[in-house]
Amino acid sequence: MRLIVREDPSTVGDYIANYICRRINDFEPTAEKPFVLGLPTGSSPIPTYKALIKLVKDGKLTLKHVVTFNMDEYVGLPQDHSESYHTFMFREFFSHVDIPPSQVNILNGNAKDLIGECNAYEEKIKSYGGIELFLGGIGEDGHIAFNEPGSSLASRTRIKTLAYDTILANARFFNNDISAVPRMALTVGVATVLDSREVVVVVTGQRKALALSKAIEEGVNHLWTLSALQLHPWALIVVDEDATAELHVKTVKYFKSIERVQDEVEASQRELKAKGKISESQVGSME
Ligand SMILES: O=P(O)(O)OC[C@H]1O[C@](O)(CO)[C@@H](O)[C@@H]1O
Repeated sequence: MRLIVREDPSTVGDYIANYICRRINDFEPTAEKPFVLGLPTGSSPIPTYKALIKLVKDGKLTLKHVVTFNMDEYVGLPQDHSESYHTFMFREFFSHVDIPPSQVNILNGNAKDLIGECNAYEEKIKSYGGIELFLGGIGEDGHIAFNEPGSSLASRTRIKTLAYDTILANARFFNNDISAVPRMALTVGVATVLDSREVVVVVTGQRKALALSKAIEEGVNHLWTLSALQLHPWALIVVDEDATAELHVKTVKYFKSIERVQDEVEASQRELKAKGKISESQVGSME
C-alpha cells in the first residue's frame, strides 16, 4: 500500500486526476478494449472530478473508451432526485466530459428485483474483464462504498442497511433532515473493490482521520472496512494533511520518504527510457 499526503483537498484532487489520466493514457483504451473505471460519490472526490474535467477540456484525456461502474446508489430515491447518485454523477462529472452515457453504469436503487440488479451488476463487471482501477471514498466510520462496519470482507454487490452514523453524516445533503435520508443502499462489496487490479482511495478532512488511522495502522478488521485494502496488492490512498491528524508522526514520515525515494527512482527510470535502455511499461512499476 502507498499513502500520498498532499496539502489540501484541491491538491489531492489534482494528484488523483493526473494519476488516473496517466493510467488511462498508458492503457491506450479502444472500443474493443475499454478502460474500466470504478467511481465514488460524496464530497471528497469532487476536486478530482473537477481536475479530470479540466484534463479532458485541455485535450490531455479522453473518456471515449472508458467504461465506468459506480460504487453505490440509495434504494428508493427517485433517479432524478437531486441527491441520487445518478444525479450527482451527471451533475459533477459525466455531463462535463466526453464519456458516452451508454458506457456509464450505476446501480438502480428502484429496480423491482434489487437482488437481481446487484447480481447483474457483478456479472456486467465480469463481462468487461473486471475493473482496472477503482477510485473510492470512505465514510467517517471507515466504510468503503457503503460497506458499513461489520460488512463481510468477502462481500459482493448487495443491498445494505445504512449505519446510523452514515445517515447522520449524509443528512447534510437532505437539508439536515435525518428522516429524509434513505435507510438502504445498493453497494459494491468489499470483495468487488478488492478484485480490481488497482484501488485508489481519497480521504480528506479531519473527520476522516480516525478512520484512516484504523485502516492503515491497525489490523484488517470488518469494523473499519477500508482496512481490507491491506490485502490488496496495488492500493494507493491519497490524503490531505487534515486527514493525517490521528496517524503516528513516524507513519506519515515513513510514507513521505517512500514517495521521495520513488520519485528519485522514477526520475532515473525516465532518464534510462530517454536513452532507449528501458520501455515505458518499466517506468514507475513499483508499489
Ligand atoms: O466524501 P464524503 O462527502 O465524506 O462522503 C463519503 C461518502 O460517500 C460514499 O463514497 C458514498 O458512496 C461513502 O463511502 C461515504 O459515505
